Amino acid sequence: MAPTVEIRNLTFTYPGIDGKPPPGAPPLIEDVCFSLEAGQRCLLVGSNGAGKTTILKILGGKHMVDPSMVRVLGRSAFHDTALTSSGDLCYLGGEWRRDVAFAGYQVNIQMDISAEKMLFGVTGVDPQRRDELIKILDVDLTWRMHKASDGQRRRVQICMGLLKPFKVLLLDEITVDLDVLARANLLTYLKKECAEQGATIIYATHIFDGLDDWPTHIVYVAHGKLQLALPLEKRTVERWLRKERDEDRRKRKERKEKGLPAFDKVIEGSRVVNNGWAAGRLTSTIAGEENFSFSSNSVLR
Ligand SMILES: Nc1ncnc2c1ncn2[C@@H]1O[C@H](COP(=O)(O)OP(=O)(O)OP(=O)(O)O)[C@@H](O)[C@H]1O
Repeated sequence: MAPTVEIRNLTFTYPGIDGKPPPGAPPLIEDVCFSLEAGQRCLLVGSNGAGKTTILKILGGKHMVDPSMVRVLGRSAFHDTALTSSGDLCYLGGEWRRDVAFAGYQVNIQMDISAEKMLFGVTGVDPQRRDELIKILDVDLTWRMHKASDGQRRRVQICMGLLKPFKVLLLDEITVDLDVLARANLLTYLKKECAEQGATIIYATHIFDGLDDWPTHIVYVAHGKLQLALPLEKRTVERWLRKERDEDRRKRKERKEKGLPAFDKVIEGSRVVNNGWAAGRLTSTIAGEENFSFSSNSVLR
C-alpha cells in the first residue's frame, strides 16, 4: 500500500529575517524518516521543545521544505494548496484554537456567535456526520462562544474541524481542555474514522491516559532523533523521556564543571512570530528583539 504520509530525511531550521536559516544554526529536525499508511494512527511524543509541533506544521504545509522530504497523499503539502483546501489534509492545533475557518471566512472563536450558527453555517456537510459529532462532543447548540468555557469552546472547534471527512488528520494537543468523557468519545470516533474511512492520524500529545489501545505507531522525537515503537507502552515512553532529561542534566553539569554556560549558545536570528504564518497560510512576520519564541504550546495555550 502506498504511504499516505511520508517523511524522508527531513531536516529543518527555522528561518531568520532573510528567510534563510541563520549561519551556524543547528537543524532543529535532522534526518527524520517515517511513513504511515491509510488506517494508521500515530502518537507523536517527546519533551517540550522537541519539535513535535514543527513536524506537524511541516506536514500541514505551514512551513516550506524541499518537496522530496515530505509527501502527504503523494503531494507536497506546502506547494500543493489544493491538498488543504480540499479538506483531505486537516490540521487542528496551535493558532486554530483561536480562529476557525467558517463558511469560507476566518472566524474568531471568541466572538458573540452561537454554537449552532457556527456548526450549521458550514455548507456541504453530511448532516448525519454533524449530528454524530455534536453528540460525541456533547455540544449544546445554544452556547454563545464569547461566554463559553475553554473546554466548551474547544469542543465546538473540534466539531468544526471534523465536520468534513479527511484523509490525513494532524492533531496538536487539541484535547487538553476536554473532560475525560469527551476525550474518550473523541478518541473512539477517530479510531473508527481510521478503520472505516482509511484515514491516517498523527496526534501529538503529552497525555497518555486512555491511549493504551489507540495508536498503531509511536514516533518519539528527541534532539532531532527518532525512535519508533509499537504498540504504546506508557512506561517505555516515560523511560525515554527520563533518559533524555538525565542526559540533558549530565551535559549541563559537565559544561558547568568546565566553566561553560549551562546551555549551548543560542543562535540569533531564528525567530519567526506566529510560527511563520498569519491565520491560514504562510505570511511571515519577523519578530524584533522584544519578541521571543517558546515551543508553540507554551505560547499558545
Ligand atoms: N517560530 C519559531 N521560530 C523559531 N524557533 C521556533 C519557532 N517555533 C518553535 N521554535 C523552536 O523550535 C523548537 C521546537 O518547538 P516545537 O513547538 O516544535 O516543540 P514541541 O515538541 O511541539 O514542544 P511542546 O511539547 O512544548 O509543544 C523549540 O526549541 C522552539 O523554541
